Amino acid sequence: MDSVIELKNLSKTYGEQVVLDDVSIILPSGKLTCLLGPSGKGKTTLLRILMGLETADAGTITGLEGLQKSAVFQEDRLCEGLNLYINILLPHLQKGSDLTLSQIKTALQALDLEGNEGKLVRDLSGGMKRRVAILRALLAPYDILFLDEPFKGLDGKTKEKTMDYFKEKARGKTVLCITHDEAEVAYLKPEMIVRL
Ligand SMILES: Nc1ncnc2c1ncn2[C@@H]1O[C@H](COP(=O)(O)OP(=O)(O)OP(=O)(O)O)[C@@H](O)[C@H]1O
Repeated sequence: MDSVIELKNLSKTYGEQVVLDDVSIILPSGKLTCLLGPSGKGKTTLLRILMGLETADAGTITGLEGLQKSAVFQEDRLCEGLNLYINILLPHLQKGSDLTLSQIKTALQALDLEGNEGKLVRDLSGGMKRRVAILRALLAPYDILFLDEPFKGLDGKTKEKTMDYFKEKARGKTVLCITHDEAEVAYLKPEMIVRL
């Protein structure tokens, strides 16, 4: 059987509020899984638990041990005072992996960002920042990629282009993508759909 990441009987409560109640999910390795659910259902909480940023009150997760993680959060979480090139390069500087200027240029070109590499992030538009956050995560070294509503706020054509690039770059990787947009799911054609 192919390897999987298995979440078993996860529960999480904040004060009186039960956010996750006995949730069990299997994420197949090397595949795209989309996690859907209405606002407030605990999707981000689940992702934060998987990323090790939050702990579950009960339940187990297996198959994540030793995996390098990369992520796109709901917020861009870029370094506003640094240029676009350095922002994309930072995970590589931290992890000691290689990424050439020409690889960055090719990626920027794919998402219509070429010519902006020297610009400070604070001088980019909201949609440009979003695409930089997506590129940074996709170009970083990772075994598993987490995305929390990554395409939110992108206009129609840019969104399609970004989703096409994402699908191509993340093909064959273990990816968990949160969305509540059914049209996005139809476009992405994930191998697995999980509803919270
Ligand atoms: N650190 C926290 N402390 C207290 N409550 C929290 C905390 N984090 C999340 N919550 C609550 O848990 C519930 C689920 O939040 P979460 O962000 O996981 O939902 P979501 O499904 O991702 O929602 P959305 O689609 O709107 O992003 C919300 O009611 C939220 O207010």
